[in-house]
Amino acid sequence: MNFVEQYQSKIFDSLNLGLIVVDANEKILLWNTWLEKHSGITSENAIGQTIADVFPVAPSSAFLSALRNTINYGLPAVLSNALHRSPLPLFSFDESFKKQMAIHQSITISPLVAEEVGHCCLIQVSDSSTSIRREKMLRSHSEVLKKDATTDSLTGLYNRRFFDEHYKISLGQAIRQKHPLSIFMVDIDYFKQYNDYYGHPAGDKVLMQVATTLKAQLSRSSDMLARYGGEEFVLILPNMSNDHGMQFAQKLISAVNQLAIPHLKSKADKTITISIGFSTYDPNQHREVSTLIDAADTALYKAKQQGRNQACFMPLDTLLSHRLQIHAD
Ligand SMILES: Nc1nc2c(ncn2[C@@H]2O[C@H](COP(=O)(O)OP(=O)(O)OP(=O)(O)O)[C@@H](O)[C@H]2O)c(=O)[nH]1
Repeated sequence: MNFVEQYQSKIFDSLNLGLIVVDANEKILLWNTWLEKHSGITSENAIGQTIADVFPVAPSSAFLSALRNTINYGLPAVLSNALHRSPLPLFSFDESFKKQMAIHQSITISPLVAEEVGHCCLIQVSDSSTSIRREKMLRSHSEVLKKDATTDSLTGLYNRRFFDEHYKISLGQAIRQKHPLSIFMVDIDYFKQYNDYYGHPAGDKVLMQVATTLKAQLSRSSDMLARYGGEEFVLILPNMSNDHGMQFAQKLISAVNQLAIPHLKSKADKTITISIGFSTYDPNQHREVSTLIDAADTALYKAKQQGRNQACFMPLDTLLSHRLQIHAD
């Protein structure tokens, strides 16, 4: 007897994976220790039974049809844990949950030709629970990191970095798909005075309330709102032409007015108010869009100068001709 013949059963039983051999009638010929441990069925009880009957709960139909394909056509099969989590009812004790948990499995089924018993199949079962758990943990960590990198921690809105990325994409889409795009710059009026009088924590609360209120005015999934800077917000609204822009800006202003947050140091009103500047890219009118944010910013400046608590529109080409004029001078 050579080494392998002498020690094969010890080798099978030391493997950290399940080994089953079944014959052409699906009768079990081999059932190693790993399977005894994770199924609770001894090798003595398993051998001679069919794979469909040996477990108290039947194996999945995907497993049985893969096994039958291997037996009938000699085709090897792999059941990936991404599609089939637990084809066989196997369990292991989970220390952290203090209970038996179903094992996630990766299964390979290979044809074997054994002289005495004809066509057989070797089924290898490995435990992929740990790698799935690790993968899940990594995925959730990376989601948290991604969220942190794109979100403003005070208001929960997108941050400036995300806005910059999203703005480029939205503008590209507007140009390619030939639809208008409006940008709104929103700024809380006399916010320095609010902070100085009511304190920084109260100022933070106002920023959160204004952020929530502005967000509630958006209705399309393509609309986006970000915190642009300290007390400044920016909105991108694809498909909004300048005719509707003023109406929308007024809606934002009155939503913030309705919050009725007292601001005794404001010269605009007795409550917290916002000023808005906006501009629109219209594919039928404009070929140059690089000044869209500047135009909205200039409109905001105008709204502030005209007394705050109001919205101003700056046509994109006005800013362009204004710029060209400056260069000509
Ligand atoms: N509480 C709080 N305040 C902030 C935050 N970020 C910026 N600010 C404050 O926002 C204020 C902005 O002041 P200004 O730029 O002078 O503008 P303003 O007082 O709103 O005046 P106008 O815009 O001209 O109406 C400053 O006092 C900043 O300290 C923040 O995260 N929390």
